[in-house]
Amino acid sequence: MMKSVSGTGSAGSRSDPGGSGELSRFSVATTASSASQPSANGGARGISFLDAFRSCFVPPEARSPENSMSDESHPSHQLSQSLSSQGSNSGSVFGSKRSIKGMYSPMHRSSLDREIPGSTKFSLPQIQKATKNFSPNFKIGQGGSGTVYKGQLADGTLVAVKRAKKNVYDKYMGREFWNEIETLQRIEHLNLVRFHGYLEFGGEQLIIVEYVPNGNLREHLDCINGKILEFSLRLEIAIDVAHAITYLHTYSDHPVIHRDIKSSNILLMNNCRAKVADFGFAKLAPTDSSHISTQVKGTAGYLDPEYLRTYQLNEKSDVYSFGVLLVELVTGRRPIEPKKAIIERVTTKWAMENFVEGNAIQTLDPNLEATDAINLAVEKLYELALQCLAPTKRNRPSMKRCAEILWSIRKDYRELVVPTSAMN
Ligand SMILES: Nc1ncnc2c1ncn2[C@@H]1O[C@H](COP(=O)(O)OP(=O)(O)OP(=O)(O)O)[C@@H](O)[C@H]1O
Repeated sequence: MMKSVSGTGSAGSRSDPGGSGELSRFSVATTASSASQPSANGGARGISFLDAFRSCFVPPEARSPENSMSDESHPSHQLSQSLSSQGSNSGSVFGSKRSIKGMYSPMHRSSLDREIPGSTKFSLPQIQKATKNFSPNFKIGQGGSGTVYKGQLADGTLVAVKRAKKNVYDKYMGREFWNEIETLQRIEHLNLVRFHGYLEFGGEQLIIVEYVPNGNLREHLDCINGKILEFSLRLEIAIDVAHAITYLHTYSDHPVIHRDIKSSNILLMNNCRAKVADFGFAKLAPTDSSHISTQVKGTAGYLDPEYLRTYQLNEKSDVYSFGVLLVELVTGRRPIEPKKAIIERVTTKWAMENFVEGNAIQTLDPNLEATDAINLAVEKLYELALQCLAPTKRNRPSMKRCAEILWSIRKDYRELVVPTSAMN
């Protein structure tokens, strides 16, 4: 079986104003034919990223011939080819967001039976009114699959309207739309964006969800509003995300794997409490542990290397991405930093190496001051991140365990911080 990688460029997003570090979302498919796509030129960034990616995260034994894939047919090689060719594009944002296999294969349904129980169907005039006819002034985000607008419904409720890209050539976009709706209508948790409804009409595909007013985590780590995200808030955000994913993995009707945990999908309330968004890639957890996915999906830099190698999806793939997010919270850096020196380019590798050598604190976001309480918390956060980033899923903790460890890190942090501030 051969592997193929598909990808398209995406516009710069609000979370990446300069278009300098947004990571590609991609899917790697098992198909019979497309692996022999010729490799385009070796765009420097694509090659260096993948070399680093492979050497960090794909253990040597996984790249050995007994894995029955030649280096050329290895998914990461294919990914390398794709990224290399896209790396030559003038825009530095590259990537795709495609969904091929939906959770419930909604594409197989006729348009008549597309009523989703428990969800509201909005009318186009309602949404046009709410968004002032999709006014550019109401645009709050741009992702690979569409544009997000702020809107106000007739009853005053503020909503976010995700308007899918109109791409008649990309049948996968439609599946991602239905996938997101069908996931959203199953779930309800304080730390997940709340679903209001949807609309499919006259070429428009809209998802209407709760408006989360304070931007996304990546924007806060980039200090785009001029304010530094305090360490204690970073801890709270990690806990909120851990709660949300624990809910998805264990408490919803049927475990759901998010598959795209990343800082731009973590939205913040005004008090900086977090809500996880974007369920376009979410998937019901396979009931059979030997299940092989036909699609590997996620965002480069956050993607579980074992899933990429074996095509076996598991809740622990979200745990891996969560480990990347923990490192991002501590360092403030993006998972891939193409402009840094080669040894610092893959943030998790750089941070974990420093941690193992006893230099964790050197990787702390330079915007934060290294107090005793932060020093200790960083050590513990990295201990947890190292477990989450284990190359194989069996060595990663469950998401519930991550949440428990984070509670204890927060407790210790508070105990150290409170006496100091009381003295001050
Ligand atoms: N409910 C919401 N409330 C406020 N802002 C939102 C909301 N949903 C999305 N956004 C903003 O829009 C941005 C892009 O949204 P979203 O992640 O849904 O698009 P996407 O196509 O899935 O993106 P990508 O493909 O890059 O992951 C988010 O990073 C966020 O800044």
